[in-house]
Amino acid sequence: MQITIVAVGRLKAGPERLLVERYLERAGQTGRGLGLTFAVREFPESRAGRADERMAQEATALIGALPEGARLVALDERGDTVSSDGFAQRIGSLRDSGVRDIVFAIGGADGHGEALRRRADQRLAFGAMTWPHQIVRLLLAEQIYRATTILSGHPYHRV
Ligand SMILES: C[S@@+](CC[C@H](N)C(=O)[O-])C[C@H]1O[C@@H](n2cnc3c(N)ncnc32)[C@H](O)[C@@H]1O
Repeated sequence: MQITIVAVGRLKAGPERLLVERYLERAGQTGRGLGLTFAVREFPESRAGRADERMAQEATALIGALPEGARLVALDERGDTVSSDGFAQRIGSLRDSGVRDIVFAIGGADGHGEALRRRADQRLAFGAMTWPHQIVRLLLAEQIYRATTILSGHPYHRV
């Protein structure tokens, strides 16, 4: 099963990018035996004048790039919080039920458009506070790596 992070906005060269790459590389190594592969796709921020137009354009781009049948998880501060173990078990059960793609979507400065929120199968929050998209990508990459260690019984995750 392919796990893809799609994000509005670029992650410039720097410490966040290095850490995201490091966690996803590790996830790739641990995930190999689990049938999991990983990718990141960046989408440009809309230059439309109004926030609702920007969000709508960004949502259209993200939805248009979804593989057929993909499970879409929107990162959203108003979403549900889950434990790392619950997150890992969800990934494992989607893989076991034959889902081919999970896509995690990180919004731009304005957040996700209405169409994307409606298309999402789940809205996932890393707490109720607002984080910059760069930090959200980093947190997500770490939790994805952590999920692979939980699913494979690797000692990285300790309760
Ligand atoms: C700077 S935030 C945008 C905040 C925007 N005002 C909103 O209402 O969503 C950029 C993106 O980071 C992600 N994000 C920020 N805080 C988050 C949180 N606590 N949990 C999950 N995702 C978050 C969301 O995907 C959001 O679209």
